[in-house]
Amino acid sequence: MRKDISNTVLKTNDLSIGYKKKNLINCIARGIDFEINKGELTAVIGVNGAGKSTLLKTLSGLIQPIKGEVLINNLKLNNISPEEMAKQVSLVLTEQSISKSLSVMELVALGRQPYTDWLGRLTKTDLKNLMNAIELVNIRSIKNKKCYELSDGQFQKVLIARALAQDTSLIILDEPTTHLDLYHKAYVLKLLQRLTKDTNKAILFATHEINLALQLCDKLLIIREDRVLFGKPSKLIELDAFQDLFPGELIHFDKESSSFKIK
Ligand SMILES: Nc1ncnc2c1ncn2[C@@H]1O[C@H](COP(=O)(O)OP(=O)(O)OP(=O)(O)O)[C@@H](O)[C@H]1O
Repeated sequence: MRKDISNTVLKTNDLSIGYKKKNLINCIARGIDFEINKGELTAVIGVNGAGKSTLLKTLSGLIQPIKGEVLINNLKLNNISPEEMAKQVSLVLTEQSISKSLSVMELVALGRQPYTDWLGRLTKTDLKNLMNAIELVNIRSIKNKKCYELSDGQFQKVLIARALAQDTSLIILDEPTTHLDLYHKAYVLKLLQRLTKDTNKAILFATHEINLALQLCDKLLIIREDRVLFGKPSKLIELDAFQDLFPGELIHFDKESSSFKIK
């Protein structure tokens, strides 16, 4: 049966990621092959230093692959101009140098930068996208607040709204639940899950919240020292992909409840 390739938003072929310094290559992970479709929520997981952020930076074009290729909407990443890239992929990083003296509206409006003129004037379409993003994330009641007045959970929602306003088919987030309490971690990930279904966008995020990701994501990408695994949570559990992800003396993966437990 012929596969409908138009549904594929992101695809990698034999990708190796890492850092090059002069002639020295520090390869962090290799053999990364995966594909993300419209309307899918995918988490990247792995221990500290496994290479999650390095992968996200590579996929969004901030650093070059060591080997292999990245395709976004069937276009080779290397052939996409920075201007076009801003219309294909929005990136939400935790440590962003964003001025918190902006209001919520002003920050969300920054998502429209790839479309506005050099004066940053918002057209009717820009305003429509802006308000739509605010509604989707349910932050209308705080839209006139300054960002420094927000809790970490509220600020994360504003960053997600900015990414939605950018109107890209792929949203990439690096650890969107850092600094959040358990309720807000679940809230933000559930919000991402709803957004994939409501907007048909593909959302990819790095996280340490494996128990939540197992419950909420369509697919998981696990960066392990020995190999990179990709698939549906149920398939990965069947493959024992989580059993020895961490040193076994403290926590273990309980297959019955599909979650990690303290020993
Ligand atoms: N700019 C850089 N130059 C060289 N090496 C780097 C750079 N940034 C990260 N590394 C190295 O790449 C490896 C992977 O780091 P990365 O931040 O991608 O891991 P991670 O899975 O996101 O970790 P964490 O869960 O702790 O955030 C680490 O060994 C790190 O030291």
